[in-house]
Amino acid sequence: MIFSVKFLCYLDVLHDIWIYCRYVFSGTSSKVSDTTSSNTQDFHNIKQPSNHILEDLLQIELPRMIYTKPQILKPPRCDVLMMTPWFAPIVWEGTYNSEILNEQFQQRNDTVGLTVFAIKKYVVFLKTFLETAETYFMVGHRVNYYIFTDRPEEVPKVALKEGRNVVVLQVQNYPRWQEISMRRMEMLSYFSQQRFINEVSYLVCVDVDMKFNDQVGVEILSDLFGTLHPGFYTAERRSFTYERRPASQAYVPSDEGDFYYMGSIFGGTVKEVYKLTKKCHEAIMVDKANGIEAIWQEESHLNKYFLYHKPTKILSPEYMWDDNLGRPEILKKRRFLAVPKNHAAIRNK
Ligand SMILES: CC(=O)N[C@H]1[C@@H](OP(=O)(O)OP(=O)(O)OC[C@H]2O[C@@H](n3ccc(=O)[nH]c3=O)[C@H](O)[C@@H]2O)O[C@H](CO)[C@H](O)[C@@H]1O
Ligand SMILES: [Mn+2]
Repeated sequence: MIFSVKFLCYLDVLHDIWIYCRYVFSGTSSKVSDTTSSNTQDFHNIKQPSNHILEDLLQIELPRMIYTKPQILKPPRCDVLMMTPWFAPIVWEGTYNSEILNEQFQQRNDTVGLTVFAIKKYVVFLKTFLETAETYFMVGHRVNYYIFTDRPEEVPKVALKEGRNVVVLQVQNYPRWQEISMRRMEMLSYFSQQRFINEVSYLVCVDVDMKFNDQVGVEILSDLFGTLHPGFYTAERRSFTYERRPASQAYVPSDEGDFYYMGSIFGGTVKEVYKLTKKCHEAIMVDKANGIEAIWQEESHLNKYFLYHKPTKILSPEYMWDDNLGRPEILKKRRFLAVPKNHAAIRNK
């Protein structure tokens, strides 16, 4: 009897070793695991006491996931909307755990592309933009900075951390700043199809007259994301500065609309960014043929697009702030800030 119990225990340990080896050699042995994977299921089936025996036997530290458990009856933020009616999360400080997200992202070994246009005088913004991005943007992950410019020789050399590259893409300029701003849609759609699709998983498309001021990490990534405009996140629908002239392709009727999104930071997978930029560019060209330019150029077209192709994630104004708007209580972090600029000195130069 004693012998048979011992024998059964022995068999049990052997079985656990088998399951554990399958888990380790399947290549998913990291601190935080995807709870839906079958490997993880096997892992959780291992009984507690056996884990210790295993640890001793194999001298391997088992994967661990240590953090405060989510509380069903205690939402992390009660002062802001955390989810849209179409189940897209709205990203605010305090609503997510970077460690879990970073661990998940690391397993996929993806590269993020950050696109920025510095045409004509706007090259002056590049130094601060790149230096602050090295400190705060996607820290610990692989990043390609795609700099679209007509002045490649004026792109500053900035020290980059491992796994991060600057790619300078020479493009044409246009006389009017509005045209330069709008043509970004055309260039982004072209390069998404030609190049980005082979090099990165996600694109983050931003204005250059900006600086990073706090962490902007993988929490922003999703198939398609937009950002709440800092001037309108509490505004009524009727106050949104959508294009209101029916003659424009960007027209939004007064009884439609969810949010007013900012043109200066959006993104998603290369495929989704391609679809968005292509559609916006085509709409801009139709407007041009009809002799009309939307009130806020490509930002108006972006807002129209997001109305009918809902973003899968929305960034709070933490990700696009302007200090002229003060420091409201709900704003726990100012991650990406507008750099004040002298329009007369910088535009059309
Ligand atoms: C913070 C903000 O309100 N952003 C929006 C607002 O931008 P802004 O008023 O900030 O426009 P802007 O002057 O920053 O132009 C948009 C971007 O186009 C690029 N650029 C523009 C002109 C130029 O000569 N060279 C050049 O490189 C550059 O990347 C710049 O950041 O309105 C624009 C068009 O109406 C866009 O919708 C911007 O996203
Ligand atoms: Mn800008």
